[in-house]
Amino acid sequence: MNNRAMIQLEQVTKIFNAGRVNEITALNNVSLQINEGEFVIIIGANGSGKTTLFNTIAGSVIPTKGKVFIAGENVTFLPDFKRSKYIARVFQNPFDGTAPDLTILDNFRLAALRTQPKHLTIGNTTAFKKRVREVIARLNWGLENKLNQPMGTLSGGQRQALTLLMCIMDNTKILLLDEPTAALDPKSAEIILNTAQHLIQEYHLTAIFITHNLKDAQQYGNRLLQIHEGKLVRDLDATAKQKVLLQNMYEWFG
Ligand SMILES: Nc1ncnc2c1ncn2[C@@H]1O[C@H](COP(=O)(O)OP(=O)(O)OP(=O)(O)O)[C@@H](O)[C@H]1O
Repeated sequence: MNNRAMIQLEQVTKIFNAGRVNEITALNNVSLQINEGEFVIIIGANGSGKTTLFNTIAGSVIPTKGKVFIAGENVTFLPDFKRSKYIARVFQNPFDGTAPDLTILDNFRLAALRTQPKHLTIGNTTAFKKRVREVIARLNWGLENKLNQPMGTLSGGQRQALTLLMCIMDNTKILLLDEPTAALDPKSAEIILNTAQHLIQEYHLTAIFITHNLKDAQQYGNRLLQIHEGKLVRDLDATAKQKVLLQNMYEWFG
């Protein structure tokens, strides 16, 4: 791991419904640096600001105050589609990341073209198909032999795993995992998180994983953050994280 900052937040505040009775400060003066290759776990109670933090990094939420940098570039006011060359995201709902009527192969084609000019013919070659087969084969689910099957015929776990694998088709630098296994059975969840861990190491991705599962928070990643009422209240490096017991984490929730 090196010390090149991939994500930087400088005193970021996000206030929703400013000036109204339902005003809420979702992020409160958050400063954070995440370096290239880090795999950061974020925990925090419901409504503490985790998803708003993701949205701020991804560009679907623009901060009320403060600055956001990605790979050294000030992206504070850059809309999400202009940051997508850096960022891939896996959401909680397994059906959010894929097109059900398209085949597995066509979904991978779309993913590979996400940040490319639309006239490119990438994805039509034998080499591309071979790569997709190899990438999918790592799941050991036999899906590499079903490339022409519509995505909508697969289970939620299978679709979520493929969504994750599609993230690495277009040189993504940052992987945002927003409770990607919350809707899945334990075995599928384990396969997806282990796959994520391998991809992060192999492709030297910078990753953030939001989870309510404290066992996963303990098991995965090399840094642990806790958000409480819009503030970063804990930031543990790999060594400190390894020493944390599940019981400690439960107690942090008060
Ligand atoms: N678009 C929005 N408009 C108004 N309020 C919002 C909006 N998005 C989030 N909030 C509020 O900001 C606060 C933080 O929400 P956020 O979704 O970031 O929390 P979270 O930690 O991800 O919660 P959960 O664990 O339940 O997903 C909450 O009070 C939420 O209601």
